[in-house]
Amino acid sequence: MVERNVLSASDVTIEYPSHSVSPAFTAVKGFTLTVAPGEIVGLVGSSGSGKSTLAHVASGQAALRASKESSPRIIGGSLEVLGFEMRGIRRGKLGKLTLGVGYVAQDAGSKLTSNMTVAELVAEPLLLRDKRYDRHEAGLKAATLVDALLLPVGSMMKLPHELSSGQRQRVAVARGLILDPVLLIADEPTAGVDVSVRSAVVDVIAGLQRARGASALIISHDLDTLRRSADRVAVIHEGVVVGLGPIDDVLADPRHPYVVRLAEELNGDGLDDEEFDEDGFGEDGFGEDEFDGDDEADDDAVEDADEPEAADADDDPVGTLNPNDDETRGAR
Ligand SMILES: Nc1ncnc2c1ncn2[C@@H]1O[C@H](COP(=O)(O)OP(=O)(O)OP(=O)(O)O)[C@@H](O)[C@H]1O
Repeated sequence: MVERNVLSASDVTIEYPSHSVSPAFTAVKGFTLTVAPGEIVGLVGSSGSGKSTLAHVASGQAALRASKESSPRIIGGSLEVLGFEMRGIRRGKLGKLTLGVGYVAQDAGSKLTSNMTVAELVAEPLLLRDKRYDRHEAGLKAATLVDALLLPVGSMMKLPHELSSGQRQRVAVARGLILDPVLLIADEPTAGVDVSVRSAVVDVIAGLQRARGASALIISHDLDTLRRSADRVAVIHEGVVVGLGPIDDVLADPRHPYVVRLAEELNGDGLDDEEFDEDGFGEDGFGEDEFDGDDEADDDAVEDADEPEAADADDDPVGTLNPNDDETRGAR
């Protein structure tokens, strides 16, 4: 019997509704993608191409926050996640969906509760799901993940502000994984992480998910980071998929100037962002709507060399109240 895809997007269009002075904005246009059970799919694209919007909608977070005027909503096509149609999904079904979907938000590391230790933060989703869960077991599971994600020995008793931003993002990834989600949607899990361990962090996510026959959709600016672990990659540009398949196949036969550029970057002869304007591909004359620059270099902070930064969690009660509101929520 053919197993059902854990995610199936067919011609999905997602819009941010109009509010006050802003008109409605279509962030994702005709997006089509499947993620099979046990498959690790990378989603790559330039800044503003719609990756986080997709993650927000597919994880159920957008629907959970639908009362907020800026929440994106599906206005065309179909997006099925773990068998639930996300278009117009109701709260009751969202609760069931979030039992199986883990989500690591792009800024999850910066929203960790500031007065909890790493050990508490990582174990917390287990205890929120089941108050009688053995605390010792939860601690062991948390320690195993923290270790697997290459966080330094001694991290467990630290507070978020004592970690670098890349380390905090890895704590958020551990939180997203600890409930063994059927599908993990991780939005820039290596944001701020030292380039030397980025691929290893993605390897850990992929390895843990695959070992359980579970899946992951891993979002990144950086194709190189995904290269070792992703079974397939979808390249998105201005809300549209412009490349799809195993990474090497996509790069070997680029059908879109943005993919050409990614291939050039991987070969070390990429063009600088300055060489692109908003209308086209440098002087090669690709038309508008096809290409713009990207600011991926902004994320290249060297994590372990970072000064510990003050956590800015005070404005976000992540993980301390309703687990369904948790930006770093895993399956429950
Ligand atoms: N709340 C919002 N209201 C209106 N438009 C938005 C909102 N949030 C994002 N957008 C727009 O939607 C588009 C897609 O944004 P999104 O954050 O999904 O891109 P992204 O690919 O994740 O970018 P990045 O890599 O920089 O995080 C962008 O043009 C962005 O300006």
